[in-house]
Amino acid sequence: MDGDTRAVLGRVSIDMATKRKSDTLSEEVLGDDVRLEASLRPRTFEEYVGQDAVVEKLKVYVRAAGQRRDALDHCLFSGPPGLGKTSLAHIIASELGVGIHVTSGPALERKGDLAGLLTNLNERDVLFIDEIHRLNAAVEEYLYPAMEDFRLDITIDTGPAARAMKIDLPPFTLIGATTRTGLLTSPLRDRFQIQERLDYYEPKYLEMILNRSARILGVPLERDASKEISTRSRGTPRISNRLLRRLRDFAQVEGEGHITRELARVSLDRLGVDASGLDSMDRKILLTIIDKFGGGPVGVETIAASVGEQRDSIEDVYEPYLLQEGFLQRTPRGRMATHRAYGYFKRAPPPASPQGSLF
Ligand SMILES: Nc1ncnc2c1ncn2[C@@H]1O[C@H](COP(=O)(O)OP(=O)(O)OP(=O)(O)O)[C@@H](O)[C@H]1O
Ligand SMILES: [Mg+2]
Repeated sequence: MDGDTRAVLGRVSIDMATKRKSDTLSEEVLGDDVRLEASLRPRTFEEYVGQDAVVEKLKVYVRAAGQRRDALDHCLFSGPPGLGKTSLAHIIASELGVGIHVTSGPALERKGDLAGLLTNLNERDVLFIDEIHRLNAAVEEYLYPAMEDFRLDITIDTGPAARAMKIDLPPFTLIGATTRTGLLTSPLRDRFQIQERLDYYEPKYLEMILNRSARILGVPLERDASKEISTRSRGTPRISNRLLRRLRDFAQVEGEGHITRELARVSLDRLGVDASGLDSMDRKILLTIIDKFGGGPVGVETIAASVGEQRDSIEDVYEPYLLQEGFLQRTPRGRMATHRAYGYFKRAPPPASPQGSLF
C-alpha cells in the first residue's frame, strides 16, 4: 500500500470512528427493545419460522456458494418493517460462516464512510446495508463498481492535482434491506442478483414464533392465548413479540404469572389492538377516509396530513397491511375505503362506492 492510499484510508477510519460513536448513542436510546429483539432473533434457518419459499431458495444459494468457496451473490430483501429482513441477513452470514458488517443508508453520509467499511471486509464477508433506499446519490454511485467488479474508484486530492485510484476489494456479499423496492433507483436494484420480498405472516407461523419467544422469556403461554395474540399482530413477528412482552407484564402484575386467553383478550383490548389486529393508527386512517373524504379516493399526502403521520410510514407500515386485509383499495386517483372497512365500523357504504364485488 503506498502513502496516498494509506492517507485516504487513514481519513476513512477517522470517519468511521466518528460514525461509530453516534451508532452507540442511538443504541443506548433504543436500549431495552434492541436487547430484547436481539435475544429473540432467530439465529439459524431452522429457527427462522415461515417465509418458506424464500428460505428454501436462500438455503440452496448459500450452500452452493459455500461449496464453491465463492461469495454469495448480492441479495436485496424488501417488505414492511419487522418481518425479518435483518434477521435473514444475520442468518445468511452465520450459515456462510463469514463475518457481517452492519450499517444503514442514512449512516453512510460520505463516500469515505462506505470506503472504510468496504476496505475492512474479509473475503466472502457480508456487508448489510439497512434502509438501503436512503443512500445518498454520491455514495450509491460509489457502490456500483464495488458491487459489480469488487473495485473501489477513489479520487485523491482535488483540482489539477486530482488523481484517480482503484483499490481491489475482496469478493463480498452485499445484503440490502428496504421497505419497498420501488424506492430504489433501478441501477442499484439491477445490481442485486437475488431479490426476495417478505410477506406478512399467517397466524399459524406467528403462533410458532410466539411459543418460541415465550420459552426464551420464560413466561408460560397458553395455546389459546398464543392464537389470540397471533391474529392480532398485523402479520408481523416484531409486533407479536412486543405484545407478548406487554402481556407478560400484565400476567405478572395482575394475573397469576402465566398468559391465559382471557388475560390476552382483555390486555390486548386495553392496548388498543382489536380483534382484526388493527391498531389505533390503522383505524384513524380508515375513519379519516370514510368521514372526512366520503370514502375516497383521496391522495396519500392528504391522508398523512389529516392523521398527523409521515407519508412514508403511511405507505411503508400502515397501508400494506390495510391493502392486504382488504380494508383499503389503491386506485389511480387515490386511496378508497372498501366495503370491508365500512362493515368494520358498522357503517353503510355510500351508494356509489365501487369494488363491492371484490369483498
Ligand atoms: N421468521 C422469523 N422467525 C422468528 N422470529 C422472527 C422472524 N422474523 C422476525 N422475527 C422476530 O421479529 C424481530 C424483528 O425482525 P427483524 O429485525 O429481522 O425485522 P426487519 O424486517 O429487519 O424490520 P425493519 O424493517 O424494521 O428493520 C426479530 O428480532 C425476531 O424476534
Ligand atoms: Mg431490520
